[in-house]
Amino acid sequence: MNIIPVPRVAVIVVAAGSGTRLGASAPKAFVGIDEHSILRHALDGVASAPSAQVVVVVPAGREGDARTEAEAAFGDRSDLVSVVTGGETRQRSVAAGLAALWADVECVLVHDAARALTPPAVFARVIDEVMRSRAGVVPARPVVDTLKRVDGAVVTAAVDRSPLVAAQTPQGFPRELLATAYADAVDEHTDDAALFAAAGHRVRTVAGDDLSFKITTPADLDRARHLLTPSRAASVVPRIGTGTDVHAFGGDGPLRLAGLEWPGESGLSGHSDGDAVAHAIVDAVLAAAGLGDIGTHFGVDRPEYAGATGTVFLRRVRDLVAEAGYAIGNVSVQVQANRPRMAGRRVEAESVLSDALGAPVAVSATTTDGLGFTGAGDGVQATAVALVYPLR
Ligand SMILES: Nc1ccn([C@@H]2O[C@H](COP(=O)(O)OP(=O)(O)OP(=O)(O)O)[C@@H](O)[C@H]2O)c(=O)n1
Ligand SMILES: C[C@](O)(CO)[C@H](O)COP(=O)(O)O
Repeated sequence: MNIIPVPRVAVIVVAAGSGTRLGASAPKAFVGIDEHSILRHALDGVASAPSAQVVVVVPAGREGDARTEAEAAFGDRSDLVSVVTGGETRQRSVAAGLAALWADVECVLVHDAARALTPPAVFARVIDEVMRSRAGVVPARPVVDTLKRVDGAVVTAAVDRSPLVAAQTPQGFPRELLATAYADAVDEHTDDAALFAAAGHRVRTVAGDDLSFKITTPADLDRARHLLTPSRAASVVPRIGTGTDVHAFGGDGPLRLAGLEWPGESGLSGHSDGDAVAHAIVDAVLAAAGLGDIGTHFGVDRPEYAGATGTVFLRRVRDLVAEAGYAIGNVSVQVQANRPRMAGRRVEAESVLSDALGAPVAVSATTTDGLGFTGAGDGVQATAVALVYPLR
């Protein structure tokens, strides 16, 4: 009987970059895609590969966070994982990972944490091809754009793309050959296969995967979030709420409505500023989040809200909803009134209300053909519908 030896495979996950092009406040690997970070998603993929050791290379100061992520991804296999501090460049980070390999590792895969959604099958393809060919192995995708050679902004030549591919990770290598190539390297290379080839070794390709795209820019992060959304969306049930408010004309001071002041228009009466539009939104959002209504939080027994503007209410509602674990999706509010004429300031009102609420507010307006109290010009009515969704 032929026994096929199982290779001792190590995966070095480089996650020590700062993510300049992503522009987030944390190092890229620690930025969330959903409730999990880029690094955690990358490690989930690595955990399904048949590896004997995993080395995670992270920025100085992030070693503890990386250990926590590794324990979550690997569970009772987390003793396979070493965490080391990276260097100034990707190449130096890979070198730091190589220095941490156990003596018996035969095959090394180097993987960008930034390629967080790489499917497990890619790891298997790369390992099989390294063991079969003893060459360096790169997962690759066809180049889809037409390529040009340029001098500044001037196109100097068309480039035949048929012999070109785009290189992804994980890239796999016989361990001793890669270690020696790294020890002897003089120039910087953007990937391990280039460094390996510069040392005179063969590099082959296997099929990569579109899901192995590198999260480099904010648009890439959006794409990753979008790809993970279907499973999330299925478990997220949004909630809607409605709200209505009415105020009579005859209050002191100028009219305040839809977050705006309307010089020359009569004011609305009320405990606060009588902004029926803002108040209808408050009721709709609170109802959607199951937080009662405007009286629950801003009743006439709260002297601090006497004369308060509608935008003060909206800002408070925004905080209440967030504290309750919801995000506001959007709000639609309709005003019924003869005056003021909303059309000329609708966009301005939407901007002020959206800004105060922290979510898009659409404002529409109508009259009632002279019917009812709004038709008689006695007051203003507003009706709002809000959508919120749970954050966890
Ligand atoms: N000094 C570095 C630089 C990069 N990397 C890692 O190499 C992979 C590919 O690099 P890239 O996507 O270019 O990441 P950053 O260098 O972080 O991005 P940027 O160039 O936008 O700063 C990433 O997983 C990154 O964490 C690393 O470990 N150490
Ligand atoms: C290694 C790599 O992911 C292969 O495509 C890439 O070269 C590293 O990222 P960079 O943006 O080129 O620095």
